[in-house]
Parts: sequence; structure tokens; C-alpha cells
Amino acid sequence: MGTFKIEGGHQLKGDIQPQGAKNEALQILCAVLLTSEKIIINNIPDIRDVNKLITILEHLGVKVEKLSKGSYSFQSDDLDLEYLEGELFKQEGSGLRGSIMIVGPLLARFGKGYIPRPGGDKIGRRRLDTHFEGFIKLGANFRYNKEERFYGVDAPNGLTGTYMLLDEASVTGTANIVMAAVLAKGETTIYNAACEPYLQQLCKMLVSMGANIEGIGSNLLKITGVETLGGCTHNVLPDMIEIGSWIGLAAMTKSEVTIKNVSWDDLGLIPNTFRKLGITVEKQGDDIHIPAHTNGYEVQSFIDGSIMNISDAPWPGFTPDLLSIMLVVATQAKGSVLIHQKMFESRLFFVDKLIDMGAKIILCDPHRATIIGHNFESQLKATTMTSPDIRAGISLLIAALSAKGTSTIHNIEQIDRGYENIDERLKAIGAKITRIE
Ligand SMILES: CC(=O)N[C@H]1[C@@H](OP(=O)(O)OP(=O)(O)OC[C@H]2O[C@@H](n3ccc(=O)[nH]c3=O)[C@H](O)[C@@H]2O)O[C@H](CO)[C@@H](O)[C@@H]1O
Ligand SMILES: C=C(OP(=O)(O)O)C(=O)O
Repeated sequence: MGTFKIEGGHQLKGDIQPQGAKNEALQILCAVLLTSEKIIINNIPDIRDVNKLITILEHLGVKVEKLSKGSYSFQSDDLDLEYLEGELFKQEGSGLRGSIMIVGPLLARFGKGYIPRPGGDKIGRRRLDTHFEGFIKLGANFRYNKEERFYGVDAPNGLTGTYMLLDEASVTGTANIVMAAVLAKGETTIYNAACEPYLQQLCKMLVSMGANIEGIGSNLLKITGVETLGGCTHNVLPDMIEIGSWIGLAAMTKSEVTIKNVSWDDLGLIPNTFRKLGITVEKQGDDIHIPAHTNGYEVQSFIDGSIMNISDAPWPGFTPDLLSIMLVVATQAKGSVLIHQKMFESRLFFVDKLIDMGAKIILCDPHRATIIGHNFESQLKATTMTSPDIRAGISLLIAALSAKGTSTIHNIEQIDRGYENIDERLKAIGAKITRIE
């Protein structure tokens, strides 16, 4: 278990370049299984989850070549599908959430796909019903081995397009079904589809491979199946969750930071949601400039004067992956905020650590926490903590960087799952962090 030692209380200053988006990269990497032709992907982040998925692809027989930092070519022209039935896959496939998205492409191209119960954050129940209900609608047979928690689908006669209304706008579920439908016979309509930029990017990539998809960016996708798909070059967008993390970090440490090349048009409600906490988010070309909040930041209230409420919703709503960061940043705001995490059941329990550090938080129930901001009148105190999940981990890191004294964070593998070389990148703008293996 790796550890960070963090000396808090220092202002940071400088530019930071966001990495490529983790959740997009995981979808895009699975899509390379849809064609025997070569696919080139640029801006792939060098993070644990993505590297684990690349290893799974290699073990499946995909030819992977690193062209330069973040750029790889992939060719799935000679796959070893027996790997999917072996012990190694049971271990590797369960090591991350994103591995679930190999099922759709394999089912579409080879008529069968398997997956052990995927990993990812332990942040509450994480159902896979939407994925498999979608495959069944397309004509697949479904099997689930309860003992081994192993899922399987097959479609010996191929998949056939149909209409489906998803029971929830699942991000990875939509990606999986889209990747199955692009090679199905006839037309598939997916209503209540998720439409995060990750999915828009996946659909654009599939179109450049020869797929026929209408409605990209909406919750109604119409896909007309094609016989085969070809190669393409795809560029992964900057990671909007990392961008949000750096906005929060800058505000809470009163630092002046410029986040470079953020792809503003793909950030949705993110800049405005930080503004609701009183944070100044300046657009400078395609960069975000956060000035030093020397006099703090004041939470806005609603028109009727009621308490500010920040909650998550499927895109274009506010992403659940930034709520933990909002919560930690609110601990130093002037004013009070209700954070309502609607999607996940166990993502707010890390507030115990913040309360230990001196934050004023009432955990109302597993989904809601009220934060009474300190307005920097009292600094958080350093402590020792363990990172329970990726976004709680980064939030605790932000808290530690703003706190008085030296904090210790254990289980930083959770942070490394989604933040590339985070200690070195933050050191470059003045953070005092030491990694202890
Ligand atoms: C690898 C990857 O891409 N992971 C992301 C993906 O996970 P993932 O695709 O696993 O998450 P889903 O979109 O399937 O669902 C997330 C949670 O939200 C609930 N839910 C979802 C949709 C809905 O309309 N109502 C609802 O309540 C689900 O029951 C589930 O508990 O999307 C999540 C939701 O943005 C993000 O937190 C994860 O970072
Ligand atoms: C919940 C997340 O990731 P995963 O779905 O991979 O667990 C996240 O990125 O915040």
C-alpha cells in the first residue's frame, strides 16, 4: 500500500496540463476490439486503470505498440479468445470497472463475450443490469455463474437491431450497447442513453471507423448496423474530472493556477458549479485561470434565499465524480452548502476524515451532507488517513495540501488509478508531497 506525506499550508503557483480522460480512454480502448484494422489513439493517460486495460487487451492478443508518450497503436487481427475462459482473465478482468466494456465489442464481432464481476470504486451498489438487458434485447443469450460471479453472453446467429429504453442512463452500459449495436443487423434505437463527453467521443470514433450513428450528444441514439468497421486515429479529450480537481485545489489552497487546454466546450456545468461556491473561474482562450482567492470565496444562494444545494445527475447534469471535491472545497467557503450525492450510496462516508481535520460537516444520511464553511477563519488540521476511493482520495489530498502540518494518506493506489504522476505534477507547481512506496 503506497503512502503520500503532505506538508500542507503552502500556496501553489503555475500552469498544469490535464491528462487525457480516464473514463473516455477506457471506452475507446475497448472499441479497438471492433476491427481487425489498426487504430491509433493519442492522449492516453498513464494511469493504473488504463494500463490494466491495455494489459488485458495484450493478453487477448491485441498487438499494442507505444508510438510516443500517450500515443499507441492497436491491432486486433489475431485474438486469443481462450484467454477469456482462463484464470488470468478472472483476476485481471475484475481489477477495474472499465473492463466490462470489452463484452459489447466481443459479442458484436465474435458472437460471445465474458467478464468477471468488474472492480472499480466501492462506492455503493454498481449494477450491470442495463448492460446485459441491452445485449439480450439485441438477441444475445445471457448466463451468470453466481458462485464465480462470472457473466457470459453469446449470440451464435449474430445480433439484430431493435428499440430499447434503458432502465437508467448508465455510462459504461450505453457504451457497451452502442459497441454491440454498430455491428448488429438493422437499426437499433437507444432511448435514455447516457451522453457524457466520453460517449460522444466514443460515437465520433465509431463513426470515423465507418459506423452509422445519429443523435450523438443526445439521449436518443439511432444506430444502423454495418458489416465491418475499419481503422482510425482518435484523440482523447482532457479529463474533465481532473480539471475540476485542479479548480478545487487552487481555490482551497488560495493558489493562482492556470489549467491549460481544457476543451471548454466539453465541460458542461462544471465551471458554473464551482462558481456557485463563489470561486472565480476565468476563461482565457481554451485555458482556465483560477486567481488566488486571497479573500476566500462565498457560497451563492438561490433566488429565494434558500441554502445552496449541489447534486449530481446524468449528463448534461453535474457529474457525480466531482461531488467529493465540491464537498471538500465547501469546507473553507463562506456560507453553507448541501451536497446531495444521488447516484452512489457510499461515497460520502469519507467526511469522517474531514471532520477529524476540523471541518464542520453534518452527514445527514448516506446521500447528503451539509457543510458549514470556515471562511478560512480556522485552518484544517493535518492527520493520517486512508483513501477509500479515487475521488475521496483526491479530496483528502486537497484537504491535506490546505491543512496546517504534515498529513499522511495511505492507499494512494486509489488516486493513481485516475491521476497521472500526480505527486510530480503537483510538486512542479509548489506542492510539498513525498511518495513512500
Ligand atoms: C469507468 C467509468 O466510466 N466510470 C464512470 C461511470 O460508471 P458506471 O458506468 O459504472 O456508472 P453508471 O452510469 O452505470 O451508474 C452509476 C450509478 O448511478 C446510478 N444511476 C445512473 C444513471 C441514472 O440515470 N440514475 C442512477 O441512479 C446507478 O444506479 C449507479 O449506482 O459512470 C459513473 C456515473 O457518471 C461515474 O461515476 C464513473 O466514474
Ligand atoms: C467512480 C469512478 O471510477 P470507476 O467507475 O472506474 O470506479 C471515478 O472515476 O470517479
